[in-house]
Amino acid sequence: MEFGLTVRDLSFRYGRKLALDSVSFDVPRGSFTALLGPNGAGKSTLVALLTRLLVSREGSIVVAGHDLARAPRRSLAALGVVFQQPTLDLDLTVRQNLFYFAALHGLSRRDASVRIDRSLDRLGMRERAGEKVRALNGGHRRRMELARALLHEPSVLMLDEPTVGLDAAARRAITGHVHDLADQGVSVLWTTHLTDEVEDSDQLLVLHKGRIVASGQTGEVRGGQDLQDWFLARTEEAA
Ligand SMILES: Nc1ncnc2c1ncn2[C@@H]1O[C@H](COP(=O)(O)OP(=O)(O)OP(=O)(O)O)[C@@H](O)[C@H]1O
Repeated sequence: MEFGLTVRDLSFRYGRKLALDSVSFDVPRGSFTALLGPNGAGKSTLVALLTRLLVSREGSIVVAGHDLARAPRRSLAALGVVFQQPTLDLDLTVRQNLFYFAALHGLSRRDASVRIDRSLDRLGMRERAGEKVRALNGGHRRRMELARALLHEPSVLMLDEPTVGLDAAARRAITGHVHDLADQGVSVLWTTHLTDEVEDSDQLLVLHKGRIVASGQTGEVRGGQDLQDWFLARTEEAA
């Protein structure tokens, strides 16, 4: 595999509670990889480890060829993140929010301006650039967060349950945009507990009770069964 994201033998404990148990997987370059798990499976813990909000001494995480423990700045520079909870300033415009974030990445005003336009264009959001975030609906706010996560042109993009609170049309739009990004070569890790967000051509990882219990191409993994039925059987069986 040429870059993307690699996780090997990653474990994490909250005190005595083992939240992740020797988790290993790859997000191949340019793939849309769905990490599917029921509540409590360990998804948030994994996201926190990948973004270095938590640190584990057991196992390794390699982002775009850079080991997160040994080269955290390079690793994080290659990673774009859309967190579950929106973190936008509602009283700033779309463009002001993006400029603020670009400054955090050390981009010059000129460079930032070019990247902001490019990033908004990618998501069909350029015409909203002058609007206050407060005026945007949930779907457009999410799209804007996605534009923000792409500003520093990461090669790996991670989204933590990005459709929470969105209606069906907005969910479809955002999943479509992110699939387009994967087609353009971005390595995507998409966490969810909703099977209808996963397509047969996506790579699938099923996390249950801190362990990867299935992985592969979704269409092959589900083997003719409805994905929801397959997933419930899998996660109930191991309960
Ligand atoms: N701070 C904590 N202290 C102790 N146990 C924790 C803590 N945070 C999470 N856990 C436990 O670790 C396990 C994994 O939790 P985690 O939040 O990562 O799961 P999740 O898949 O993100 O679930 P959800 O979708 O409900 O957020 C769960 O059993 C949870 O109860």
